[in-house]
Amino acid sequence: MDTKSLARVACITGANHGIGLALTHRLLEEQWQVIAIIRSSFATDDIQIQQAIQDQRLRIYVADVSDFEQLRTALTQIQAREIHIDILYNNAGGSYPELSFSPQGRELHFDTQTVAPYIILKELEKLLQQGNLRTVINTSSAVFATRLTFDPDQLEHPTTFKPLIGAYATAKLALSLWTSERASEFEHLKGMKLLSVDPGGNNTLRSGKKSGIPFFIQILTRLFFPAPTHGASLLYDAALGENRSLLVAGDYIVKGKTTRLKFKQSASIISERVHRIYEQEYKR
Ligand SMILES: CC(=O)CC(=O)SCCNC(=O)CCNC(=O)[C@H](O)C(C)(C)COP(=O)(O)OP(=O)(O)OC[C@H]1O[C@@H](n2cnc3c(N)ncnc32)[C@H](O)[C@@H]1OP(=O)(O)O
Repeated sequence: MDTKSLARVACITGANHGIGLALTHRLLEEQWQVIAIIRSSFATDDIQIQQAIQDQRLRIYVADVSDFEQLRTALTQIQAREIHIDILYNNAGGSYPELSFSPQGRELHFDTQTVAPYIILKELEKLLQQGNLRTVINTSSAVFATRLTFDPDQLEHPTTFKPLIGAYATAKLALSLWTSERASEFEHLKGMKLLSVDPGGNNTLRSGKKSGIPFFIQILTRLFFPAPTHGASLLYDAALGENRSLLVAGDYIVKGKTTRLKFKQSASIISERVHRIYEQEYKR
């Protein structure tokens, strides 16, 4: 029996830590297969994960998604080896501690969390069209809710840097903006449903890792934030929960509910810019 063609398959970026790992565990428990795009390894003492790797229910493709050459290698392998994808979870990301740049020379949060998800979507859209659910969940954030201003021209080469509420927040905002802008095209032309979802505050802190979370939020996180299973269940529900049919393509979901997206007037500029980077740099 061809188990790959019958299985329900999710592709999860950043599947080996934090929210992505919790989501991977849940889907494997529910007999899904998972295509993991990761830049570092899964824990060797995680028995469920190691068993799933051995059974090929969890298939690993290695790439730092901020590096387009690594991304190209992984996506080409996925296109060659996989048969279909039901749900794409564009989840890889994080809050970096200082201003840094991707191998392409743009601000790192922007290439990782705004541009890479679009490239992954475009490159995997044929596999998604072979699947049953044709759903794309982009991991966003509500951390930009308090922003009063947003200048799209600062995304690629910002002149200032603030952890979490600066480039991290604007990259997530830009992700939600292109998701909302492109959703109807993907729905009508390709039968696909694109959503961006805030997984809420989660305790993803790890000792020994330099954190891009401001100190007082680290304290709040340790004291009050739930385990990453919380964020994973919000991402899960957007695609598979009982209220999923109430969500409309392009919606931005916070705490499970459709929420007004700020700065919508910039959505077309962001969307065009991300598409141009894909066409001119990635496809070249
Ligand atoms: C005031 C407030 O507003 C308070 C808050 O609520 S703050 C929290 C706001 N919540 C959100 O923004 C929701 C979404 N994000 C999160 O929850 C995140 O936990 C966070 C952004 C807050 C913190 O992220 P983080 O601690 O830097 O990252 P973490 O959760 O450890 O994930 C890193 C993993 O993502 C993946 N990843 C990250 N970058 C990647 C890349 N370039 N390529 C591939 N995988 C990548 C990897 O699995 C990575 O693990 P490794 O470093 O071992 O490879």
